[in-house]
Amino acid sequence: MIRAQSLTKKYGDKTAVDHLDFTIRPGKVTGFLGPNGAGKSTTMRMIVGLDAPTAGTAEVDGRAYRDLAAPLREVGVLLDARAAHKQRTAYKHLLALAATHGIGKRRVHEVIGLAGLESVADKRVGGFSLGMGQRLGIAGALLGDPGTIILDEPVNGLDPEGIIWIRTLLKGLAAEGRTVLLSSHLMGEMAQTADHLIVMGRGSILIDEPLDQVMADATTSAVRVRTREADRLTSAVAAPGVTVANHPDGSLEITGRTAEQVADAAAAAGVVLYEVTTVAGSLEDAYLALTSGAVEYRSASTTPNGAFA
Ligand SMILES: Nc1ncnc2c1ncn2[C@@H]1O[C@H](COP(=O)(O)OP(=O)(O)OP(=O)(O)O)[C@@H](O)[C@H]1O
Repeated sequence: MIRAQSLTKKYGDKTAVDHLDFTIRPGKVTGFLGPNGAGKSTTMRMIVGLDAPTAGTAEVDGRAYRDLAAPLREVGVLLDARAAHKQRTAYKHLLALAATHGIGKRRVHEVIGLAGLESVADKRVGGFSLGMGQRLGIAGALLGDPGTIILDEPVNGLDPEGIIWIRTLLKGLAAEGRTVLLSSHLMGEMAQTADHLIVMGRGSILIDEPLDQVMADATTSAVRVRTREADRLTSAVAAPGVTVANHPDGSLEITGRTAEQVADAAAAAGVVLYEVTTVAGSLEDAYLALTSGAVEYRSASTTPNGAFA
């Protein structure tokens, strides 16, 4: 379990992390999301003792990271996939890491297998692609068979097969009762991996909820309808809270009514419908809308779905 209490980090005048309170529980994959500069990396660095909090505390299983006797055996960390010594082979890198904790060669071979690095274990890390570096970082994080795993952007650079691999791996680790925390910018990817989401914006927590709850709260669905009698249908469904919009493909998109209610209203008004479909809102859109007020670095030309407008 990871617990932050009033966790705060200031860099000069800049408050990177502002009085965070959260508990990350075992047995689940917790996704840590937020736009660039939201404070995710700073929070993770404080959890693993790489940055000292300006105020507040971060603890793993009730202790500060620096007080853990054998950190590698308790917390597996991947914060920077490029951190390995470039001249060493993957095997030597892991062996050196293992030696700091009295971990044997057998486990080194095991994590090489787990990370799918067998064919490149004797290659120098300097020649690794970003994706291979991520796999090596994950192998290192798992070396001590830790109960808590913290990964910053682990899917960065991974190919589709690698993304599925890590998704399965992390779910498996959580199912074994471990605490798994991973950060990402990609809501779509998180939606497939995480059980619980913490969304940060400008140093604060915007959401700390189970994924199902976030999906239920944040996504709105609409009813897509095709008809030749758009005006009559619009009048038939008109009510407070109901919106009807013209879709570029010629259909109508109605919110505030279920598909059944739309079909019933159309039937009562004698309007013929050629299509009635429920269209679920995307979690990605909901995330962009949620964090749009907290985006620090924004491209002037970016207006996805009007979420930033
Ligand atoms: N060493 C530092 N000195 C000064 N400011 C810093 C330092 N590290 C981070 N910051 C600032 O703190 C804020 C939070 O940064 P952080 O890297 O934690 O965000 P993040 O959510 O991890 O972003 P990203 O998704 O881009 O990695 C940013 O405004 C960043 O510029």
